[in-house]
Amino acid sequence: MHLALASGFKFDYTNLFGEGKVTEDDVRELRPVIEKAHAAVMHMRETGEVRGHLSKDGMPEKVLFSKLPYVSEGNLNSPESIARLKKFGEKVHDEADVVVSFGIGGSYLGGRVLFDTSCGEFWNLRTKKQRGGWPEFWFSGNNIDPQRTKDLLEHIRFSAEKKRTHEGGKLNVFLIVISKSGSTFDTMSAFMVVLDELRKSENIDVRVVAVTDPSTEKPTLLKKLAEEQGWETFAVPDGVGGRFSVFSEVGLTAAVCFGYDIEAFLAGARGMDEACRTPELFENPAMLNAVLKFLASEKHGRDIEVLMPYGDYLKSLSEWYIQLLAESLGKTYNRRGEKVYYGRTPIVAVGTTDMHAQTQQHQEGRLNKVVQFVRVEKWKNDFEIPNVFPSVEKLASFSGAAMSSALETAREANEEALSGNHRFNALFSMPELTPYHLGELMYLLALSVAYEGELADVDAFDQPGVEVYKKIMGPRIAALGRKPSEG
Ligand SMILES: O=P(O)(O)OC[C@H]1O[C@](O)(CO)[C@@H](O)[C@@H]1O
Repeated sequence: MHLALASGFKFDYTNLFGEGKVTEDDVRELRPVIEKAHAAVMHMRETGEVRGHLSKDGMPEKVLFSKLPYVSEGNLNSPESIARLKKFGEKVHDEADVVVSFGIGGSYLGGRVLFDTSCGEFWNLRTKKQRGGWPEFWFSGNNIDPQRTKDLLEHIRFSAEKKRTHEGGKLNVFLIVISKSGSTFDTMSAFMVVLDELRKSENIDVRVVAVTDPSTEKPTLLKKLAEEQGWETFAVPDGVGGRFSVFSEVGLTAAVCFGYDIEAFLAGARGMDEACRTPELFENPAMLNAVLKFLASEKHGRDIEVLMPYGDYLKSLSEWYIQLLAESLGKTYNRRGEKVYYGRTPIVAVGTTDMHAQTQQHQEGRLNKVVQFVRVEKWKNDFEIPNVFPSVEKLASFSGAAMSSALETAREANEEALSGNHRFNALFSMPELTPYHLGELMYLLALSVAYEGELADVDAFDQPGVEVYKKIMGPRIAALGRKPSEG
C-alpha cells in the first residue's frame, strides 16, 4: 500500500494501516475531524491564519511557512531574494576561505541537513580546489561548549598560518550569525568568543553576516548590531518559526555557501505542497502521514516515532525532525485550554547503525513505537563488495553484492522482522538523495505537523515550554557576568 508522486517519491504505509494496525474504522470515525483539519490547513495556506495561534508576546501571529516554496514577486522568497542569495553565494565562493555558521535549533538544524546530505563528512578535509573552490564550512553556536569552541579557533588559526606561509595574505573568514530572536545565548556567546579571538589575529580578515527578524518596529538585538556595525543581513521572515525556516533565508543563506541548489530544494517543497492540496486522504502525503501517526498514537498507544533513515548523512534529518515534532506537538493544553499532554516522542535512529543498538528495543520492547524508515533508492556512488578472501566462505558468499543493495536488504529485513511482531512501521522512499527530493521530504514533514496540530487541536506553532527554563537560566547567566563596577 503506497502513495507515489510523479517525481518518484513514495510513502509506503503497508505496515501502518490495515488489520491489527490503524484500521479503516479508525479512519472512518475520524473523518469529520480530518475534513476540518484539511480545511484549516488550506485556510492557513491561503491566509496565514491558524485558529488560536499567538506569538510569544501573546499577539495574533500569521503562519507563513507554506508560502516559502513559491518563488514569485512579492512573496517571502522572490526572484530578487533568490538572486541576492545566489550573488552572496558567489561572493563567498570567490572571497571566503572559511565560513562559520552560528545558530541553534531551527537556526542550525535545517542548514545542517543540507550540508550533510550534499557535502558529507570530509568536506572540510578537502582542499579548496577539491571542493570546487568553495570554502570550509563549520557550524558553531549550537551548544555552549568551551572545548569545541577552542578546537574550532585553533583550527582556523592554523589555517591562517598555513595560508600566510604558503600563499601569503590573510585568511578570509565569514561568520554567519543566525538567530530569529537575535539574542539566543548559546548562539551569541559562541559568536562573540569566536569573533573576539579571530579579530586578535593579524592573519585573519573577519566579515560578519547576520540573519535575523527584519522587523523595524521592535528590532532584535542582532538587527541593531548589524546596523551599527554595517554587517550584511538576511531575513528570518515574520510568521516563519525556526523549525520551519529551512525553506527561508535561514537555511538558504547557509546553503549558498557550499553551492547547494536552493532552487531545486524549493521546487521539491513546492511539488510536495501541490501534492498535498487534495482533500483525498489517500492521495495527500502530509495529511495521510499525520492521520496515520495520530491514530497510531491515540488509538493504539504508539506515541513514539523513531525516524530511521538508512545512510549516515541523513542522521541530521532525524535531528531536524526531533525539533519539528517536539516543539510543534508537545503541548500541555489544547486550543480549548484543556489539559491534554499531547505529543508523540521523536527518537533519532540511523540504519544500519542502530539495528545493532536500538532494534532490540524496537522489536521486543513496549508496543509504543512507529518506526519511520527513510530510504534512498539510487545512490550516487556505490561499491561492489570485493572477493578479498576467497577461502573464507562466509565473506566470499556476499562478494559481488552492491553496498546499496545490501543496505536496502538490511532495511527490508528490519521492516519484515518488526512487522512480524506487531510493530508499526512505514517508509518514505526518495528516488535519489537530491535537493529536490530532500525538499519534498522535509516539506512533507513540516506540513504534516500542521495537520497533526489540527487533529489534536493543539497549537503546532508556539513553544511556550521552552520559555520556562529560559526564565530560570537568564538571570543566573547574567549573574555570572562582569558587573559594571568591575569595569
Ligand atoms: O533563532 P533563535 O531565535 O536564536 O532561536 C533558536 C531556537 O530556540 C528556540 O526558540 C527554542 O528555545 C527554537 O524554537 C528556535 O529554533
